Amino acid sequence: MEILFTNIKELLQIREPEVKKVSGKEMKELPTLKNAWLLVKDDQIADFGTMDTLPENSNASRIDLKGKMLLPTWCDSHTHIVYAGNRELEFADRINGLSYEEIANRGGGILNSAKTLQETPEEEVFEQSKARLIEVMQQGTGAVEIKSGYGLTEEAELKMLRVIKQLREKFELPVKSTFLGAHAIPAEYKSTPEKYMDLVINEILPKVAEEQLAEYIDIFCEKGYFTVEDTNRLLEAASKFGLRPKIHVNQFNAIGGVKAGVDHNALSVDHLEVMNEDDYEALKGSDTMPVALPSCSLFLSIPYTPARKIIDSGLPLALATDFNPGSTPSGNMNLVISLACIKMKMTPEEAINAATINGAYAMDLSETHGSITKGKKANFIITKEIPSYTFLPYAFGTNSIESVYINGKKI
Ligand SMILES: N=CN[C@@H](CCC(=O)O)C(=O)O
Ligand SMILES: [Zn+2]
Repeated sequence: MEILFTNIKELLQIREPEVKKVSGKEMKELPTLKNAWLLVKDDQIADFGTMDTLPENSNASRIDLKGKMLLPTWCDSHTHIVYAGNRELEFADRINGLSYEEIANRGGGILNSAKTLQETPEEEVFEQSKARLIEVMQQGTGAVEIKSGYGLTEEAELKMLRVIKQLREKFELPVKSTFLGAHAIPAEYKSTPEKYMDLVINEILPKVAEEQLAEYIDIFCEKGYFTVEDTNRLLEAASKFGLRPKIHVNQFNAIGGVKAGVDHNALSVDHLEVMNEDDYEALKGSDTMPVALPSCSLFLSIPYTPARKIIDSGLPLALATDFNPGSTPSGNMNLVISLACIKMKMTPEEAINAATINGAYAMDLSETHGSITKGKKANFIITKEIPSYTFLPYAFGTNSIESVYINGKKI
């Protein structure tokens, strides 16, 4: 099947195949073509150019995009889309003055979601998660990473990972799976947290690997959750099963998680709301992608990741949603790019790069996704008629998306 999109007002994020991520000053550039066409063959981008080079005698069906823009779908490299129930009562508690930490200390937070998840049958978790995935795809997400971490028992962690597997099998977009058994310490291990780490490392991890349920390993490296020693131990063990780290670090405190991640060749280190000089030094020269989650900062009223300093240090940066029931009950990447510009002082070009090619890198997908490149998957967003691409982050809360294509098919 061939489709020829014509009169595209501006075709965004055109890249050569060898570009896998953009860093530092490169992030300010967003290569585009004005007044363009794009040819899709089956599930791939076959070709594109300016309208004066429009292929003649093509048998492709034509779609006129006058006044509209076309850009790659968002690559959301950090989500917890698979969960059961919600935590809106904790939201009300926070409005009434309790902090995220106080709620967690009372047995709320991650442990609250774990209880609900453990009690919810797998089919029901699948149905709830499927609805969220459909929603984010309609909002322009065309590749996604999903973590476990609300199970916290062998049975429930495997249940979550099997739901992620089912989503991957039933949907056309790439779904990457991350094992986050070390997300919080269950109440029964409060006085013996090392025993929980033993369970995760010696019992659950080998089963996850055996059933090939995850590509990546994650841990919440944070005061009150897991230490740098736990992190080193887990990442070491996971590397023996070929699971590369994508880890939660520096959300509330900088305790050395960034270096632990980089030392284990992490694909990404995520959150980074609190950064110290050692963290920047660890990241420089590494292959690890820093990932910012601004919707989490908005929802919890915590600092935003210092994007300016990260990018101005020559580092790359990716943007993701962190969609989860506790700290970010939103999977909307359009809001993420708006917040990145408004709150983190990223330029629209930097934000779009961070949410596409760099997000793809943070999921090992930049060979096939994240840019308009011949041979890549035909995953793209068609906007409504908009004056410029800056309008996307500027008009925050407005839906500027007209349609979304995944593997060459309109969803
Ligand atoms: N910080 C750790 N994990 C999630 C939140 C988990 C929750 O509150 O349910 C996050 O990335 O923000
Ligand atoms: Zn997270």
